[in-house]
Amino acid sequence: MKKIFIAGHRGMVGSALVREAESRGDFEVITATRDQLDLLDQAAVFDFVAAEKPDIVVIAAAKVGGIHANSTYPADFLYENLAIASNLVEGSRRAEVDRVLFLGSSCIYPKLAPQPMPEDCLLTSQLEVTNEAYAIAKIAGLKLCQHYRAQHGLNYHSAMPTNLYGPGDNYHPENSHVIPALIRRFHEAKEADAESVTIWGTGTPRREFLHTDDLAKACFHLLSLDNPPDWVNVGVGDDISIHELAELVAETVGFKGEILTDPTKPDGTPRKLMDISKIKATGWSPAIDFREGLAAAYQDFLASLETGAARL
Ligand SMILES: NC(=O)C1=CN([C@@H]2O[C@H](COP(=O)(O)OP(=O)(O)OC[C@H]3O[C@@H](n4cnc5c(N)ncnc54)[C@H](OP(=O)(O)O)[C@@H]3O)[C@@H](O)[C@H]2O)C=CC1
Ligand SMILES: C[C@H]1O[C@H](OP(=O)(O)OP(=O)(O)OC[C@H]2O[C@@H](n3cnc4c(=O)[nH]c(N)nc43)[C@H](O)[C@@H]2O)[C@@H](O)[C@@H](O)C1=O
Repeated sequence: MKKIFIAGHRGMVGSALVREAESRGDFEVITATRDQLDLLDQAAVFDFVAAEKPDIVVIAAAKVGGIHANSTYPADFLYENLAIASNLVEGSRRAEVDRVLFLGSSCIYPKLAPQPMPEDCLLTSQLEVTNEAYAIAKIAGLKLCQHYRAQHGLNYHSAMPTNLYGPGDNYHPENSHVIPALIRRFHEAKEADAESVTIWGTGTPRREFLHTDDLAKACFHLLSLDNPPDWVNVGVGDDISIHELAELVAETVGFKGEILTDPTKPDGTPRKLMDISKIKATGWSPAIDFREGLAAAYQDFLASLETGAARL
């Protein structure tokens, strides 16, 4: 039985990782809420990891948000994500933890990266401005793992997921990512019999979307490899435009009105399609159909409204 500390277990990704670990049955899962352990508190993190002595640490805690939150609070995104990564990586080294998996994001790659984006396009040109602060913290996290592995011989490595969705998402009207934002906006428009819904930007940027249950399986797959890549893309290898996404959300929710765009809002990166050939070659592929995953995410939103658990 391996002891695994999942940092950020109450988040969308962390909770999917806990579900996956528990369904596998061969892990003892360790968790701590923010009240029990503030991951910005270096001494507390070092003490916690030393006392628990996990075999594996997964870093799924972060300050996370969509395009508006990233561009409005860049100092918080940079500082908090640098601190969480460095406290947990160094705390793990001090406690002689053999294995760390750090979660980054597809926004680490250049704004105008070749499409699909291979892992080795990292640091080849300028980042997208709307999420530069977050991307720099995520690049630092993956570089920490890479260099701790090289210098200390520890099996510390990273996964770079594409845009994610799933149960337990953040539905805040401004600070969320596009899928939860549109689920909420189209749902509220349907309830109010509104004639139209406005989406941010031009609707032309393209994104790919991975369900968190697929990501959780990818993470445990990577943890099972003796010699995992230093960092590897985790995506679906297929994308759609934001306007097409809005049409799909409208259909899923049952909204029949018009979809308008607001070009005064930022588009962000024009396209960020992951090249997933590397992780596929190790034996993992996504399994959840996007329409089915989206329908399930909407049902989860409705259920969380009922129970009062929705992150609004
Ligand atoms: N969502 C997405 O589309 C994508 C996410 N990712 C990455 O996946 C990972 C998880 O993201 P996601 O699950 O969506 O984010 P969430 O916001 O859902 O979860 C983040 C978790 O981190 C915890 N956390 C943040 N700061 C602290 C802190 N100082 N001390 C203790 N806990 C803290 C939060 O705790 P609390 O519950 O108390 O707030 C929360 O449980 C992140 O690394 C993110 O960068 C990568 C690509 C896309
Ligand atoms: C995962 C990734 O997520 C962030 O990058 P992003 O891909 O740009 O994220 P997003 O989900 O917020 O937007 C995707 C697209 O969708 C458009 N869009 C339309 N209407 C809404 C809307 O209502 N809300 C939002 N958020 N976007 C909207 C929006 O204008 C953009 O063109 C990073 O900051 C960083 O966090 C990161 O790593």
